[in-house]
Amino acid sequence: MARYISETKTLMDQGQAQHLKKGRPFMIRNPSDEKHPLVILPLKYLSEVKSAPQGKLSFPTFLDKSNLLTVVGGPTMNFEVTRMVRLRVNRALKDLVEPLQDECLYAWNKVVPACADWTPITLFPILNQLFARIAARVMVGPELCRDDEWLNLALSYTEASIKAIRGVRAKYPPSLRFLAQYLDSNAREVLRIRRRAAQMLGPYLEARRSGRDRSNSDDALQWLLDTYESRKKALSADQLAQDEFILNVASITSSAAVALSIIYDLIDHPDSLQEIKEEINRVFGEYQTWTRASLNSLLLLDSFMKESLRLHTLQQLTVQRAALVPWTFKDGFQLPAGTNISFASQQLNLDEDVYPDAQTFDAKRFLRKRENIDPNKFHFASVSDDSIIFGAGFHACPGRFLAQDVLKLMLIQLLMRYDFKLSGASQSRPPDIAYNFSVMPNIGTQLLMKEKLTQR
Ligand code: HEM
Repeated sequence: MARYISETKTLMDQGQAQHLKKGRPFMIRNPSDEKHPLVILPLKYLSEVKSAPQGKLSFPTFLDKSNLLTVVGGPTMNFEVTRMVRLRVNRALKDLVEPLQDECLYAWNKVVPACADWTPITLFPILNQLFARIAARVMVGPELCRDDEWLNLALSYTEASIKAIRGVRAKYPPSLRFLAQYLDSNAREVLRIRRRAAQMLGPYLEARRSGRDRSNSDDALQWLLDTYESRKKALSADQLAQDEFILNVASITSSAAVALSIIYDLIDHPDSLQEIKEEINRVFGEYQTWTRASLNSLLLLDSFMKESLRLHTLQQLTVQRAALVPWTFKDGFQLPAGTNISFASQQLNLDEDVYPDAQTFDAKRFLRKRENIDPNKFHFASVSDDSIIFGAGFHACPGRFLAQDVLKLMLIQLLMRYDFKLSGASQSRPPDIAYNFSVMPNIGTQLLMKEKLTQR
């Protein structure tokens, strides 16, 4: 089993060459769920999976079962959460860039240490905090987003649930896992955090419900309440806490890891770094402020970010679904009920037929595609059959536009205010760390950072 944890990339590459490229599926053991191997599908099945009814090929069930979320008292992905992000967050984003920018500056001063001279910094925990604080402006509004207790709960929840999931999987046989929430200390911690979060959110929920507090209603607390009410469903403080936490789990670590990966690539490509700084200066000079339109004009930065994510994807597998019923594809290929399926996102990103010279970092790859093929496609958050990093179809990540804007705001601060380089002998990005089907940039590497004399 060990090689299925540490060598998944090699095994997936073999599967890609021997099966997927020939249009055939293959099966691979899933180290985090030994009883349910994964069936990896070739791309010819993508459009059928994208349009499959939720009651047949389910993403929430896949997430719940493979992460034991219900068992450890964790939140599950639900229809209201995804609908809220898709319809309300994304619609509001054009007006949210300014508050997000304010929050970025506030959070920056809170969590980034002073660096008058070259200062060693482990950036990942700082990026985690920054993203959590900035996104909290959208998730819980202007008051709670600066409440240290709330922010600690938001961050410690993800950590506690990961520990609980790993511990319960290792210690409890499936038939006894229902006992975990009573006996397992990590699972009990998950529930403690959830209870405290519900206590904190209760008064906000009541004020919004009674219409007493409509002043600050451009946030997910309000939009979740509206979504539940429009579907005539009750929203308890505990459910609200769970919904907020599933959004944190889905967004914070992944976005911080993507930010770190982009920063490593900027260090590796000083010419692009210089050009991107010039682009930021030029666009800021034109607009004098950061808005949706000005952020969208950072075409080179956007292309660089997408190329970084292509080469350093976080998940080897995306578009993961559980077959709730037997499912037959149009060509007759059958999946028994209970089968977990997925697509090989990392192998697609590195496929020479799709991305010529695929192993080479080409900062302008996607910029050229926007200029020569379609200006509205190939941006960081776009999904297509050639790019399934954010998933595909109905469940494609609805938070990717928020991630895109917040990442750009964070990178602008870093690039315009600091000089930065790797500390130690090596001057190029450290190798990624692969574990199971996830791939993370090295989160332990130290950078040296120094604040410039002129600041934006
Ligand atoms: C760069 C950072 C991010 C990455 C790489 C990422 C990636 C993904 C992926 C791969 C999926 C599964 C899609 C599928 O299987 O078809 C997903 C789903 C989801 N993501 Fe993200 N995501 C990111 C940021 C965010 C943010 C900031 C939010 C919060 C607003 C968010 C909220 C969600 C939600 C709610 C779903 C579930 C969608 C559904 O069930 O319909 N994500 N994400």
